[in-house]
Parts: sequence; C-alpha cells; structure tokens
Amino acid sequence: MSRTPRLSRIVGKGLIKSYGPTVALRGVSLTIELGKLLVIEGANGSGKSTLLGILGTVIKPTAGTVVYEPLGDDLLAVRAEIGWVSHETMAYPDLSGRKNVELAARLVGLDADEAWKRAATRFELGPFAERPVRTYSRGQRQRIALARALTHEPSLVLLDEPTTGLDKAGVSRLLAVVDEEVARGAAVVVVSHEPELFRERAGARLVLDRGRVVEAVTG
Ligand SMILES: Nc1ncnc2c1ncn2[C@@H]1O[C@H](COP(=O)(O)OP(=O)(O)OP(=O)(O)O)[C@@H](O)[C@H]1O
Repeated sequence: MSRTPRLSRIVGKGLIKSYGPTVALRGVSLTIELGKLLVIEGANGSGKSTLLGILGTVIKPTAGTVVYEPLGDDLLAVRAEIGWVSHETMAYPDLSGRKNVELAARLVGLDADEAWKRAATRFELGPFAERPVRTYSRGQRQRIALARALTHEPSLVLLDEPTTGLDKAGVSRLLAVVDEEVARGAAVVVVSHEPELFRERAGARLVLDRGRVVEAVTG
C-alpha cells in the first residue's frame, strides 16, 4: 500500500517565536517541497527544534503563518498528514512495541494487524516487539518511534536529531528510511547536528543562526 501524499507544498512566512524574553525565531520564511529532503542546520539554540515544532503544529508561532497547500489551515486534516519523531520516543513506555504500533494505526483508522505486519518487516521489530518499550535500547526505541510516525504514510515527515545515539547500522537503516520516504513522495525535514550524513541526499538546506536564516539552498 502506498497512498498519494495529500499535501503539495508547505510555505512558512515571517515566522517569529518568542518564549517570554527569549526570541527563538526572528522572521523565518521557507518553502518545503514534497518528494524532497530538507536538512535544517544550526548551532545549539539557533531555533531548529522550534521551527520543527511550528511545522508540526505543536508550537504556535508568535507571528507569521504556515500554509499547508492545498489543505490550508484545517488543523485536523493537516495533523493527519504529519509524522513526527523527536528526541523523546513519543511511545508509551509500559506498552510493548507491537501495542504501540497497533495503537498508532488504530488512531488513524488503519487495520492494526496489517499495519503491525508492515512495520515489523520494514523496521525489523520482531526480536523485541513483545517487551515494554521502557526496556528498549536507544536504537530499538527509535525503530518503534519511526514505525509509529510513518504508519499512516504522512506527507510531511519531521525528524528531530534522528541519528543521536545510533550506531553505524542504525544510521544506515535511518538513511534508507529517509530515502524510501522521499521516493514515496513525502517531504522529509531533518534537524541535525550531523548534516554531513544527509548532505549528499538532501534536496534543500536551511541554516539558522540565532533565529534567522543565514543560508538557504533550494534543491
Ligand atoms: N519552551 C521554551 N521556553 C523558553 N525558552 C525556550 C523554550 N524552547 C526553546 N527555548 C529557547 O529558544 C531558543 C531556541 O531553542 P531551540 O530548541 O529551538 O533551538 P535548537 O536550535 O533546536 O537547539 P539545540 O540544537 O540545542 O537542540 C533557545 O534559546 C532556547 O533556550
């Protein structure tokens, strides 16, 4: 199964975010194209996670807009098109990996058993599937997080520091998933302190410095 992405383009304009006295974003504009990888780079505190949070609709900008073409501002429809993997795994720690994936599938109206079988094969979840997620290693947690986030074949895939703590095999597996998602037609946005890992496959690149775009390469 592979469904057609429902988003065609995501356009952010004049994004500003203040957390009290701290200004995390100072007027960021960007266009995200489907079927491409965008890598967001920048030093600690430059606003990368904040920007990702705004794109993922979990952080409200102080000013500026994000338009999810052609869905506009229908938040429920837009959220159904987003797959998100952050520093935290976003999985329920006391449930098994299998239950976590099944739950994610049910939440979006998919057949839980079919979704599980697809994810188990794609992310090689079998060996640890029945144990609670709290017993997983970093790499295993990340495989479950990816499986959960990608179950519904989102148009926009947001990955915050996805290589942190992964070994070589884990990084290779992640890069293969990124390639597959881009080939499927999704827009993949990666925030990373290891941009060189993604550079040769990145269609576009955005560098932030203290809340401003200092370099933008469109692919
Ligand atoms: N919830 C919050 N409350 C207050 N300040 C925040 C909050 N979230 C982020 N900030 C501040 O906003 C700025 C940008 O943070 P952000 O996490 O977006 O940067 P980042 O580039 O992702 O950093 P890192 O590379 O360290 O993850 C920082 O100064 C940070 O301290």
